[in-house]
Amino acid sequence: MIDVAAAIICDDKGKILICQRQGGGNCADRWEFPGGKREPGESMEECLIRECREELGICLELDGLYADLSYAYPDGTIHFNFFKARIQSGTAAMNVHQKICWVAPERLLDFDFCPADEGIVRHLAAGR
Ligand SMILES: Nc1nc2c([nH]c(=O)n2[C@H]2C[C@H](O)[C@@H](COP(=O)(O)OP(=O)(O)OP(=O)(O)O)O2)c(=O)[nH]1
Ligand SMILES: [Mg+2]
Repeated sequence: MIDVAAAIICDDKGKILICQRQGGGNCADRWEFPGGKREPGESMEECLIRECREELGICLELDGLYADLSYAYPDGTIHFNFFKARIQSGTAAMNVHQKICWVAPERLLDFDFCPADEGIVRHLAAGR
C-alpha cells in the first residue's frame, strides 16, 4: 500500500492552502492538500515536511494529525495521514501545481477535490 502525507495548512485568518494538481496521472486537475508519497525510511511527518519544501518552497510546522484514512482508487489503495500545519518560513510557490489558493473553510466545497478528500473537505467546511 502507498502511504501519502498531506497538509491542511492554515494561515492566521483561518484560511487553508489548497493546490490544483497538474493534468495527467492520478487525480489530474483535481484540487488537493499539498503533500505526497512517503519514501522508505521516512516517517509521515518527515515526508510531509520534505514534500512541502519541494513542492511549495515552504518550511512547515506541524500541529498534529487531523485524519488517518485509506481510500481505494482503481489502481490501488492509498493510506493517508492528513496533518494540520502552519507555515514556519517561506511563501508558497507553484513549483509543481497549476494553481494554489488560500480559501476560507466553507469555500472548500466550491472546488473539485481528489475523491479521497471528500470527507475531509466536508468536515473542514463544517468548521470541525
Ligand atoms: N498530496 C495529495 N495527494 C492526494 C490527496 N488526495 C488524494 O487522493 N491524493 C492522491 C493523489 C496521488 O495519487 C497521491 C499522492 O501522490 P503525489 O502525486 O502527491 O505524490 P508525490 O508528490 O510523491 O509525487 P510523485 O513523486 O509520485 O510524482 O495521493 C491530497 O489531498 N493530497
Ligand atoms: Mg505531491
